[in-house]
Amino acid sequence: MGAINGKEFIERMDRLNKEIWLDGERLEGKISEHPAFRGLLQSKASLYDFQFDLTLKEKLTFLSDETEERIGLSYLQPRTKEDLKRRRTMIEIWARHTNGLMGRSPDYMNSVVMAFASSALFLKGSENCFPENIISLYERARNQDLSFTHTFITPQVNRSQINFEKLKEPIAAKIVGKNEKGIIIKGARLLATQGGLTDEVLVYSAGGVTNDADAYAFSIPSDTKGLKFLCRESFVGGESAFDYPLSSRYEEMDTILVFDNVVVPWERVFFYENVDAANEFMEKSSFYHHAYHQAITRQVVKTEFLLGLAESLSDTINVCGYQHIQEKLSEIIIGLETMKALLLKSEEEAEMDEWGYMRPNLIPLKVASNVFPRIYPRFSEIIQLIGASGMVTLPTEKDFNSPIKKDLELYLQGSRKNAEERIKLFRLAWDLTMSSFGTRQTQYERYFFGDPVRLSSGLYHTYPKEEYCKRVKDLLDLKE
Ligand SMILES: Cc1cc2nc3c(=O)[nH]c(=O)nc-3n(C[C@H](O)[C@H](O)[C@H](O)COP(=O)(O)OP(=O)(O)OC[C@H]3O[C@@H](n4cnc5c(N)ncnc54)[C@H](O)[C@@H]3O)c2cc1C
Repeated sequence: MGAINGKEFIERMDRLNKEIWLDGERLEGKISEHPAFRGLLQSKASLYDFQFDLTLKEKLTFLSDETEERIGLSYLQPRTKEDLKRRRTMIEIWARHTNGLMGRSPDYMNSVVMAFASSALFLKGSENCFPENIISLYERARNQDLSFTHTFITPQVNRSQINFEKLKEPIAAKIVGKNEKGIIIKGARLLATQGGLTDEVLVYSAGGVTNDADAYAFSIPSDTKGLKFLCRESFVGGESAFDYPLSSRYEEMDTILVFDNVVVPWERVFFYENVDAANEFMEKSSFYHHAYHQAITRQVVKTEFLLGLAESLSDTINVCGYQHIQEKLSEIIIGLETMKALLLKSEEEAEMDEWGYMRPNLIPLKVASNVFPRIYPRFSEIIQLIGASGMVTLPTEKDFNSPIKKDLELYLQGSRKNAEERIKLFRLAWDLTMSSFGTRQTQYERYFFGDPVRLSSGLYHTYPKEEYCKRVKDLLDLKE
């Protein structure tokens, strides 16, 4: 089959019989027609359609050696630095189409599945590990253009370091049994963005696993029996793209996953009851390299969009001449160019891994993933500071179609824009930084790769500092 188009994607989403709960009700009918999901699914479909656009096809897909079909390029296993650049170009094209606002465009998890498969041999020969299942998942995903969400985190009940679950019923999803069909999982996992809006869910117990019951990884179809997606309230403001230019298109929905004695078939299990595999595979695989590479490419595109918006706001009300406005806009430029430089450095210093695949250098990517959670909230604040009261004086599309239009046209015009265009722009700024959709964007970018505090601690621990300490020691002729 190879790469799919938007129509095929939508049909697949409508066919899956998933258990999704939203606002006290179980969803019935076609998911693509539900107001909470319609906009996002249409936006995703348009990404898939790009794969068949004659001007983009070469950049978004590659020819499979085995099946001679065209495959989505996010599934390309990179062998050279050139391949890494091809991957980035693909990611950029999709990201530009959504201006980086779809945090979980399908290429993110496709890259993760590709990375796991490229490093699967790390698990070869280890107890309860099935690297062949990871490779066959990758092949199936690549050949059918499957989409994924993922869930790596346990419920936020008690995060103290000495917390051990003592309840009879597991809270954090655990292996509670095994039978001839597979492992049985019971409990919950915190957060899968776009849960229920993808073909499959990749589940991995990440970070600090200490016992066998918590040590597992697998991928299952979203409509597996016993799997429930519990949605937060929808942040779609409404259907009007004038009123809600972003949430009407890109509201991704976050879900809690409940596993009600879910049987994960053996052929779907990557590993189980192996604490070392749970703690080491993610680190040793190229997961971080390619997940960061995709995410930082998207974040660069998003920052470009933020800069465009901040400059357009300033221009519309003619405040670009003030130095403090210029300083704020420069802050965004500095962030943007820093992120771009780190991304390019990671490709320039890429190296082949032991399995013959090219990995972008992790250090610049880790630095970028420490930078972005700090600068994104500030950029959102800069837009609010430039927009000032314009961020709340926001009539709707209906107002512009009402008898009050004349007043709006006079009093809400901008120095270089008519009222309707000025309001469109300010509504965009509001939806990006102040609506429920916008504030979730900030929280999302803050926690994209995990807790920023622990991310910087991780950078500190893994950054090679010895050479620099040696220079100090040499200068002072120190012995220790
Ligand atoms: C919008 C959004 C979408 C997300 N989507 C997904 C998804 O699709 N899939 C997925 O797997 N995850 C997803 N996440 C989860 C994300 O990975 C986590 O938010 C992140 O890893 C932090 O974990 P936590 O939220 O449980 O915070 P916690 O770990 O509970 O942290 C809460 C606070 O306590 C502090 N703290 C807790 N423990 C420690 C410690 N040991 N040392 C120091 N400080 C500590 C933290 O610094 C923080 O201030 C998403 C999160 C958000 C906000």
